Amino acid sequence: MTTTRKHTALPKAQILIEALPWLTRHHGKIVVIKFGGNAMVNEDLKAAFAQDVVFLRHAGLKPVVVHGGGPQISAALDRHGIVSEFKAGLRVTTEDAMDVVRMVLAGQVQRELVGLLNQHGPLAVGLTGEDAHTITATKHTPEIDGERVDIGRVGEITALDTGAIEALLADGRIPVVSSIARSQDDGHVYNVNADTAAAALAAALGAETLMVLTDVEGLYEDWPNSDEVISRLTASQLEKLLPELSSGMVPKMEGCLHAVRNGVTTARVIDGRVQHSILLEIFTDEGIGTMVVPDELEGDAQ
Ligand SMILES: Nc1ncnc2c1ncn2[C@@H]1O[C@H](COP(=O)(O)OP(=O)(O)O)[C@@H](O)[C@H]1O
Ligand SMILES: CC(=O)N[C@@H](CCC(=O)OP(=O)(O)O)C(=O)O
Repeated sequence: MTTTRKHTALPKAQILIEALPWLTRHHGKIVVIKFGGNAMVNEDLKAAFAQDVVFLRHAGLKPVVVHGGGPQISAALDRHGIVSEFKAGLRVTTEDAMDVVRMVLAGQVQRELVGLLNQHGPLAVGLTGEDAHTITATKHTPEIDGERVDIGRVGEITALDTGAIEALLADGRIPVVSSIARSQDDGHVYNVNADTAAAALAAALGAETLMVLTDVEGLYEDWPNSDEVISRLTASQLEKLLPELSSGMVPKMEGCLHAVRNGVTTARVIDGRVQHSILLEIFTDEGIGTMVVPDELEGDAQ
């Protein structure tokens, strides 16, 4: 009996002990995890995401979740008879659309993730960038073909106050942040791309890692012609690639660049459709996806 138990338990102990170097390295470190709307494919994946985040928290890391919800917003706008249009990878957001964006992000997606995380204990607390001045923005007018374009209530982040998130982390909670900003100028709110918000928060919080979960394996070298994933690149290499990128990858990779240029050790884009991709990324050396490192760290970060 005892021999049988030893026989089956030993491989489990080995798996746990293999994680020890990573547990030591990441202990007490802040990890900002961006969960993209496109990665929220089904109930099992969302539940596995919540398990991974709670696992990180119990393993001594400090996870902060920033969530997206692009497809969920598009579906809700469609139900309201509002057509979705994107320019420079950002949603053209009219006043009416803004109400729907806020309702979907803060009232639906965030609530669902908080609920899933809290199935494991009193851990998650949801907030938006409006709360406690966490994210302040002014109107963003992207430059397209050399001209500034009005895309409505889309915000450009001007200030971050990480006090509320830090207080939650100090209390052992898992903050779940929706990418809506308070307006610096008119008392209303702005729609901020969730990748941009996650990257800005990662830098402001002094996070060790920014992890962006999406619906592709990583940054493809020659998208959409090939599925060759770039596994690792430096900030300077990424900067050269940026002008060639399209659609949803633009804010993601700009965010990764901003993060590693502002103190974050690694920024990773990984496939959120792979169950437990967060654990694979943090606790094994079989990292999946694309890792961006600061120029001076080339060769070091894992
Ligand atoms: N070079 C590239 N590598 C990978 N994906 C790319 C690339 N360029 C554009 N994309 C597109 O970006 C999408 C991911 O961004 P997005 O749709 O905003 O996802 P999310 O909801 O996770 O933020 C991919 O599904 C793909 O269609
Ligand atoms: C300005 C802007 O584009 N905001 C995004 C916010 C949600 C988001 O970024 O969601 P994903 O991460 O799932 O794409 C939008 O309205 O779709």
